[in-house]
Order: sequence, then structure tokens, then C-alpha cells
Amino acid sequence: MTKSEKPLLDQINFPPDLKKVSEDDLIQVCAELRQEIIEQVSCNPGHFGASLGVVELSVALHYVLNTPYDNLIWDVGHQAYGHKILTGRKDLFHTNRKYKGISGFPNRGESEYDAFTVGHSSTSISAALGMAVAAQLSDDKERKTVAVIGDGSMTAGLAFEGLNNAATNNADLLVILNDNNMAIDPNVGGLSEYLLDITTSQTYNKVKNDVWRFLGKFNRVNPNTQKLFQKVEHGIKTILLKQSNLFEALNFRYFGPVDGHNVNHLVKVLSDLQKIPGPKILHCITKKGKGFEPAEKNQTYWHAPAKFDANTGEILQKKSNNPQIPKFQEVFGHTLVELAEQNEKIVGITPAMPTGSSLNIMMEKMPDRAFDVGIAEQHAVTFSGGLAANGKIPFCAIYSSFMQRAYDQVIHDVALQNVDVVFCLDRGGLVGADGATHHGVYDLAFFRCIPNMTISSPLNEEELRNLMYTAQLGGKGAFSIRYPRGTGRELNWRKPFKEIEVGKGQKLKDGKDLAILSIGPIGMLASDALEELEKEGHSIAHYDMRFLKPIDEEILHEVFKNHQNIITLEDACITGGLGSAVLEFMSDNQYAARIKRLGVPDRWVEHGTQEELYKECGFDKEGIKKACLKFLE
Ligand SMILES: Cc1ncc(C[n+]2csc(CCOP(=O)(O)OP(=O)(O)O)c2C)c(N)n1
Ligand SMILES: CC(=O)[C@@H](O)[C@H](O)COP(=O)(O)O
Ligand SMILES: [Mg+2]
Repeated sequence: MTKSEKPLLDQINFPPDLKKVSEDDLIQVCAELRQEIIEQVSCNPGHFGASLGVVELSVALHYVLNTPYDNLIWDVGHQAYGHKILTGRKDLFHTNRKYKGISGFPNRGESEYDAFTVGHSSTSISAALGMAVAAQLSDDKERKTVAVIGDGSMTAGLAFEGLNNAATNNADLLVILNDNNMAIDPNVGGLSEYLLDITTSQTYNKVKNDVWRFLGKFNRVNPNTQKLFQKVEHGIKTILLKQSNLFEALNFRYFGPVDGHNVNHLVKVLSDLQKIPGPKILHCITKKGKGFEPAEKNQTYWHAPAKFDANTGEILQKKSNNPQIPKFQEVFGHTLVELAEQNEKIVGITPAMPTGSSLNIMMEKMPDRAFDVGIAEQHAVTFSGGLAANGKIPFCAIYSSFMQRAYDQVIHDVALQNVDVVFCLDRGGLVGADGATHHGVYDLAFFRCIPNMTISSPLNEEELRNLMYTAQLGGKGAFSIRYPRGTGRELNWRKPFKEIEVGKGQKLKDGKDLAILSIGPIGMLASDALEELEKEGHSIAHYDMRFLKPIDEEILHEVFKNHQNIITLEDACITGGLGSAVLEFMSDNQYAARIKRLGVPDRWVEHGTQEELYKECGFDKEGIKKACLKFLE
């Protein structure tokens, strides 16, 4: 692809370079930055629409703020590509999300301009408040703190916990609400409707405009008069806006809505707001995908598209390598509808990931029984607990790494209640390019200590269907079914349902030299490795455990009686999951054997393709072979 000319952006490597540009030229800088993002992401896929939507905001913020001294915190961070390009990573941007390349999210270890490492949503207000209070305590009065949070991320409880605390704190904090009326899928819920209301309400906006006119004058007066103006302005807002504005009612000073694509206006507004102390919120209206027509039109697809033609928007590569084989997510989505057609108790829940999880299949077919609850994992779990308490069988689909946020709800609101909730734990294992924030590698360990919890992971698509079938039969309490990002291998997966006995694994292959115990689809890599080793004359047994809890003790007795060398394999952290369970069993039953645990080591694993990361962790096919041969030698 030929890159377009970018005479202004070429001169900008860090914010001080940007500050040298005249205000009149900022529009051109934005155009070049937008084009740079389009060209880069077109050939090196990543998040897209969100970054296009905040081009003007990114330029204006770095133009006005004194970063990195001032703290700029991006919520989620999937929109921070412009920020990265403006803060020293333009020449590295072609390595974005690649193995050993730069991270797709702001990362404290990567740049001093990344004030907080992010990836999970709705952390920005709390983190920013922490930084603002730290500045206050250090008597660092000049330091500004700004959090940029999207309308989707604002729906999470954590965001409101931050607002609530900031309201009475008086720390110098600016929250920029980047409102594009979208999450990955359309944003949902009362807050989203409220934001639309205050953006479009004529009465509200007339009052707001009057206040803005007043603020314009505010900046032109001397400091003594400013104090007086401040009081008057506060009075006006208290009387006129507090009752009609949620954020004002929470003690934030609310400004906006403003056009988030007018860079010169943003520069002016942000400069004005620097002079206003205390907690304040600037409501910016933007368009996700701004400036790239296909992305503006189909915002969900272009949230994170496959490779595309930067000129035409034509998709150049399907996301999956083999489009005929369905993703585990599609098997989940279609199977859920099939089961829900037979069992009217079944309902589906997703916290803001209808497309990613494929719950959208049920949402389209059975809109009354499938719920997108917004970015609200804690609520999704407790909501499921409530549904189950009144006789429904919720299938709550949550990405493993986002489930971390709802841990107490799983314990307190599902397991302890002894109600039937099926957790479809999506993206279990190393996810690839999203990296450390998104790898779903802790769930096996953090669920295993919960009493009565059933923890399962299918070897393949057929087992996924059968586990879902088994779980919906009811009477099983909290039941987790974990599957990874991506596809299995089965074209012909729509087979009749079969109940699987809870706690029963299966022997895939006999062998006498060594035994491998695996859980989940990573077991298929073990099968590949064993096929090759078999040809080399080695005899290795392979068991698909299927359940981590209750674990199949019959299999374990058989294995420990017949084998001195055992390998456990899981696409999960090796501390606390299958390997640990097998070691505990050995100790509790006074067996002795050599055990090698293969899995994700006890350190952060960054981004790359799944294959590169399996290799790094030593459990790709070659790694498994190597571990076996080490024992056999
Ligand atoms: C805790 C958590 N849940 C879900 C996600 C997945 N996720 C990433 S971005 C996003 C949508 C965010 O919407 P918004 O904040 O409005 O940003 P936009 O993409 O519209 O700019 C979601 C659901 C996440 N990163 N973290
Ligand atoms: C930023 C974010 O959290 C999501 O966009 C995430 O990257 C989606 O991951 P999948 O691509 O696995 O759905
Ligand atoms: Mg949004």
C-alpha cells in the first residue's frame, strides 16, 4: 500500500512538536492522523472505529495538556491509537498488537505518556481520581488529571463508584464523556437513553448555551471577579441544571454537549476548563468510525475489522483462517437457540458482548429471552442469580477475563444461593493480540475453590453442545463451561445431544510410557503431538478430563496406578488449575509420580498470535512433544 503524504504529522513525534503547530493547522493535523490510523490498521488489524472517533479529542488534549506531567487516562484504551502515534510510537505503530511489538492498549511499561495500563473498561474515573488526590496530597497544584471514558464504559458500576467518590472530594479532575451512542454493539440501557435525551433536548440545551455564554465572559475577567462569577455560575447551574442533569446532581460541574469533531472548539473548551477547579465533566458528542464511511455505517463490524483496503474499505481477509469451520462462539450461539426452543426456562445474558459472544443469534430469534445488560459483568451475574432464583435457567456468556470483575457475584449471588446458572466462559485461555489484560487464564484457578461449583471445558464442538445440554437439565448449581477464542476443527458439529455425566472425563488413547491429562480444546494439540510421537515408537496415554471440578477420580486412580510420568496440560495459569488439582490428588492419596505441569507460567504473557504465545509458554505441539521426550529420555 502506498502511504499518503503527511507533511505536518511527519514533523510530530511527541506532544511538544504538536504544540508548535498553529491552531489553524490543527484541522490538517487531524486529517493526517486519521489517515495514518486508517492506513496502519488496514494492513495490521486492530481496534479501529473508536480511535477514528477521538482523533480531534486526542489532538486537542495533547495540544492543551502538559503531558506526561498531566495525567491523561484513556478508558479501555482501544481508542488510544491517535494518542500512541502522537506520543513517540509513530514509527513503531506497524508493530501494534504483534508479538514483541507495542501493545494495543495504553501500558505504563511502554510509555510515560500512558498514565495507566488499561484494557478492561470503566477504570478511568477511579484511577484518575486516585492520581488527582495523590497530586493534591503532594501539594502538586499544577498537575491536571483527565479521564476519557466512552458512553458504553460509563454504564459499569465501577464508573459510578468513581463519580460518587469524586463528587465530594473536590480533587481537580476532568472527566470527558466521549459519547458516540455505541459500545461494540449499540449501547443499551437507561443511561444511554438519558445521554441521548440531554444531547437532543431543546430546553436543556438553551439553558446550557446560556451558561456557556456566561462562561465565555468568565475567562476574560480578572481573578477577583472570577471568584464572584464562579459563585454566580454555580448558582445558575445549581438552580437550572441540577434537577435536570444527572452529573450536576452528583456534584460534578457539567459542560456540553460539545461537538467532539471540532478540534479548534475543543482546544478552546479544554483551555477554559483548565481554569475551573474541582470535579467536572465535559460531554463530547462524536461518531464512532468518523471519517471512514464503511466504519461510520457498520460500527459494530469496524470496531475491530479484518485487513481491508484503505481506499475502498473492501475487506481483504476473512477474520478466520477456515471460514467453513465455525467458531466455538457460533456453536454456542446456535446451540443455545436450539436448547431454548426445547426448554422454555432458558434465558441468555451478555454484558455488552452480543456479537463477540454470539448471543446476538438468540437476541434476534428470541428478543424477550436474551438480554444485553451493558458493560456490567457484576450485574450480569447477579441478574442471572435472580432469574435462576425464580425458576429460569440463565446462560450467562462472559469473557473469562471480564469475569474477573464479577467474582464475588459468582460466589455470593449464584454458588451460595444454590441456583442453576450456566456460565458460558468465552475466551478461556490465551486470546492473542489483545494481550495480558484480556487473556482468560485465571478462571480455572479462581473457580476451583468455590464449593459446589461445576467447572468444565469441552475438547471440541460436540462436547460443547453436550455440556450445554447437560447443564440445562437443571439441579446442578453454578456450572461453568469454558471455551477459547476461535475455532475447533469440526465441520459436522450439529449432532444429536447426549447427556454427559458430571465429573466424568474420557480416555482418548491408551499408552504405557507416559500419561497426558488435558482439559479443553488445547487437548487437540496434545493429540497432534502424540500422533507424531506414536510414529516414533512412543506409547503415550491421553485423557480428556472435561471436568476440573468435580474431577474424575476414577481416571486419576487409573493414571497414578499405571504411570510414573504424568503431564498435565491446560490453556490456563499453572497455579491453581488442573496441574494443581492433580498434585493435590496425588498428595491426598499418597501416590508418587513425576508430574510436569504445562500451562501459562506464573508471569504476565503479552500479545502475539495464539500460536506464538502457546509456543512461548511451551505448550504448542512442539513444546508438548519436547516435554514428553524429556520424560521418555
Ligand atoms: C470490563 C470490560 N467489559 C467489556 C469489555 C469489552 N469492550 C471493549 S470496548 C467496549 C465498548 C466500549 O464502549 P465505549 O466505552 O462507548 O467506547 P467506544 O468503543 O464507543 O468508543 C466493550 C464492551 C471490556 N474491555 N472491559
Ligand atoms: C477492547 C476490547 O475489550 C474488545 O474490543 C476486545 O478486544 C474484543 O475481543 P474479541 O476480538 O476477542 O471479541
Ligand atoms: Mg461509545
